[in-house]
Amino acid sequence: MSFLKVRPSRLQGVVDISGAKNSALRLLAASLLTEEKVTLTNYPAPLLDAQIHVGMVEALGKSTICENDKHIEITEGKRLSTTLNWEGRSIRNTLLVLGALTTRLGEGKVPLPGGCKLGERKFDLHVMLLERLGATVWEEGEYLCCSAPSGGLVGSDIHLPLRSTGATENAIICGTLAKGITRVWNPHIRPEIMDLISMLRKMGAKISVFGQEHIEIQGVEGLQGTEHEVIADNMEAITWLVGSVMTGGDVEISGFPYADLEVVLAHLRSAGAKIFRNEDSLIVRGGTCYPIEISTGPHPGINSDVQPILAAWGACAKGESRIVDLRFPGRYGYAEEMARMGVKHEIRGDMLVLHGNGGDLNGALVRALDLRAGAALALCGLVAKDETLISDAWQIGRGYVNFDRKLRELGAAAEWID
Ligand SMILES: CC(=O)N[C@H]1[C@@H](OP(=O)(O)OP(=O)(O)OC[C@H]2O[C@@H](n3ccc(=O)[nH]c3=O)[C@H](O)[C@@H]2O)O[C@H](CO)[C@@H](O)[C@@H]1O
Ligand SMILES: C=C(OP(=O)(O)O)C(=O)O
Repeated sequence: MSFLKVRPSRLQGVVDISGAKNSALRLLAASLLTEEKVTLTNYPAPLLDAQIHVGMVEALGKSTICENDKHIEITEGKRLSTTLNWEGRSIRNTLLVLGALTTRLGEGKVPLPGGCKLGERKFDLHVMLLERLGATVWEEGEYLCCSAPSGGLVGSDIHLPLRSTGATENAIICGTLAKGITRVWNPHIRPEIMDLISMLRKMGAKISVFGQEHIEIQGVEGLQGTEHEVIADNMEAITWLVGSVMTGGDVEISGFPYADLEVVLAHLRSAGAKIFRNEDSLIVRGGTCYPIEISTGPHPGINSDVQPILAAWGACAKGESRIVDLRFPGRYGYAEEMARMGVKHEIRGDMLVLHGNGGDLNGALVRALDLRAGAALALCGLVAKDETLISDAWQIGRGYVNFDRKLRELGAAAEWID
């Protein structure tokens, strides 16, 4: 059990954005596609999910060396196993590990996917795409298994019924070493996916992106090693931005990934954020949180992961904020926790309505039901009276590098208790 204790604070100073979890994990899975060395820089080593993933690639037979919390080298000294024996917590990325093992070695067995509990999180599209490439997929207890036909996966047309991030990534990974051409129709084109494609191209993969229409992958015989810099975490950037406005702070967010956040920035500007562009940093000079009305969707729309953070904004606004999560309908469990802090809400169909009272919140014992929920509660804790204690704070550690330390560096009263 871990706790994050937060007291009312005004954020002030400079904060650096770390490498993105949702990119780094995909790149770690892609490192399984080659026997050569893969080096990742700007790598968010302290993240719990990154540590689990490194444990998984090591369990498969890779060796890793991690330096300064920002640099990792992944090498292969012995034959890679096709079975990932794993007893601890699982992550959503095991689906991509399965794809990588199957396309390179012809078969794989991985723990069923974990990740945030966001309501139903099916993996039928991953099964569908592997089957389209000729594989057989089945479950064995807590494991998901896959076997390619003799001769390996065979390129095919994969039609995604919805722009799934993970399924797009898995199809790309599988296509790199499949025979012939794989086309992924209706893909999700997100910054993290473009980052994965960029690394795979450096490894020798032949991938063409035809906008939101389709991605074409010409399978190759083998992939080589490479060095690649993980992109900045757009979720972390938004979290600090929202926290700075909520607390009337004065913060410079260094390494701000502007191009990845255009739509969210437009919403926050019109909802009262006082923000200024300074080359690669963003400067927040406080502002006032006005009510927001947003729905989530594929990029460049608002990512589902952002909406709990925007709910914290809504809690600080005076009036009704409305959130509809089209990606993960009903990802509103955090609202019950915010209610303990005095945030009134109701669920109308698929919509969360927050009755913001201008941030008149009280400190409380609340629970981080998932990663972004935990971060959103911490932001509420910065404006609430007295002390807020967030249990299951490890959830935050899954995806934010040194969250409590960065809060303290910004002048906040925040303490991590293991
Ligand atoms: C590690 C990582 O990068 N996680 C991100 C990834 O998750 P993830 O890749 O799991 O999310 P998807 O984009 O696949 O999910 C979008 C929707 O598709 C549904 N679906 C997905 C796969 C499937 O096989 N069948 C199916 O029905 C999901 O239940 C969800 O309703 O993208 C989500 C946004 O899209 C983000 O919130 C997650 O932070
Ligand atoms: C939902 C998230 O991640 P995962 O898919 O790893 O659970 C997230 O990053 O907010």
